[in-house]
Order: sequence, then C-alpha cells, then structure tokens
Amino acid sequence: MTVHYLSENNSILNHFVAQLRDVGVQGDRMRFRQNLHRIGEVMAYEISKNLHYAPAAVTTPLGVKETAFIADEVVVCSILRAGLALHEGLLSFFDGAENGFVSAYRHHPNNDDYFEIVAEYMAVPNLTGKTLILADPMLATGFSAEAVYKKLAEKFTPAQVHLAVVIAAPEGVAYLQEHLPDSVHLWVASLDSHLNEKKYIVPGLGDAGDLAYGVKL
Ligand SMILES: O=P(O)(O)OC[C@H]1O[C@H](OP(=O)(O)OP(=O)(O)O)[C@H](O)[C@@H]1O
Ligand SMILES: O=c1cc[nH]c(=O)[nH]1
Ligand SMILES: [Mg+2]
Repeated sequence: MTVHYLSENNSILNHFVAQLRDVGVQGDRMRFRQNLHRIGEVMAYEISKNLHYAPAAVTTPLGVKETAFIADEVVVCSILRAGLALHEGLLSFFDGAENGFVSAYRHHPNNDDYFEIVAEYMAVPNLTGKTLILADPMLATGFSAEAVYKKLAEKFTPAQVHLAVVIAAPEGVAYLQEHLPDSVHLWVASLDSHLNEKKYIVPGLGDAGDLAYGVKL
C-alpha cells in the first residue's frame, strides 16, 4: 500500500480538518458536513494527479487546444454513514463518476469494548477494471476499511483502489499495510497520535457519523 500524507505540506486543507476537530465548531452539523465536503474536493484533486490521462482536443471560439482528460472510469464508493459527506465532495470534482455505497458499523455483542465490524449493505456498480475511490473520514483500527475492501474484492477486481480518509491513527495505517494489497493507495489528510481504549482516534474528532448526522441508537 502506498500512503500519501496530505498534511506534509501546509495548505488550506488543514483549516478544514481543524474545524472538524474543534469542539467549539462541531455543534454546527451543517459546517461539519460542509468541511467534509470541502476536504473531499481537495482529495479528489490530489487523487486526480495519480489517474491515467488520454489526449483530446477542445474547440474554443478561437481555435483548438490539445489537452488531457481522465481516461479511467471512476467509481466513488462511500462507507456509511460518515463517508457520505466526503463522497459528495469527491463527486463534485469527479462529476461523471459512478457511485457505490457500503455499510460498516461496529457491533458490540456483549455491550463492552469488544466489537466486530458488520458490513452488510452493498449497492455498487460493476467495479472490475475501474478506478475505485473508497471514502471514509476515519481510519481507526482499519477493520472497517478492510471489511469493505474484502467484501468488494470478493465480487470485483478494480484496476486501481484509492482509499480517502481524513484522520488516521498509526495503528490503522499499519494494519492496512499488512492486510491490503501493495497496489492500494491510501490518502490521509491528517495522521494522529494513537487509539484510546475504545479504539477512538486521539486527538481525532470524536464520532464522525454522529457529528455529521446525529447520534444513533
Ligand atoms: O477503523 P475502524 O476502527 O473500523 O473505525 C473507523 C470506522 O468508524 C466510523 O464509522 P462508525 O462505525 O462509527 O459508523 P457510522 O459512520 O455509522 O457512525 C468511521 O466512519 C469508519 O467507518
Ligand atoms: O475516532 C473514531 C473512531 C471510529 N469512528 C469515529 O468516528 N471516530
Ligand atoms: Mg460512527
């Protein structure tokens, strides 16, 4: 797996991530979703630098300009719920992309800290031969991303896979390095310190799904 750390260079991306984290701003759910959307746009731009291009001509009122257009067939696929707002941002740049949605949540069967990932709902187009961009703001243990990747890989063979996450824990990055193929690209807006005993990212931002859409039962 190739990891791209987007905060290695200072950019306005860091402002959007900082607002997601800030307890004084988080109460504004619309701004939280809007910042995920804006980060999705920035990530789309960064990922676009790794896609394949083919030459094509554009006719202007004054002549013809040879340029290069994305040749890959892009599919944006979000991991529900928290991936949705990021998905919309990616889609606003990859506006011709196909779309997929897969669910993943932490199930605590014993009402303690132990959990299993349940990935059951999957609504996706054919991914074989296409460029799959998986969107999920949080990479904590890496179990959700792994479960979703494997569920999709059972049925399809994408030509390229890009996993776009906003905040990652080192433990999750290391886990995916071991469990996903070398060909996968991981895009990280910010790398944090560690996971706490509940496997939440520290300092992180809290629960991204709840902050975007409200607390679930
Ligand atoms: O790396 P992991 O340890 O698997 O944790 C990361 C997962 O946790 C969050 O989803 P969550 O389970 O909170 O679901 P939600 O989006 O419905 O809130 C997040 O959006 C990831 O999918
Ligand atoms: O820190 C974390 C870990 C999992 N899911 C979240 O939303 N946040
Ligand atoms: Mg959640």
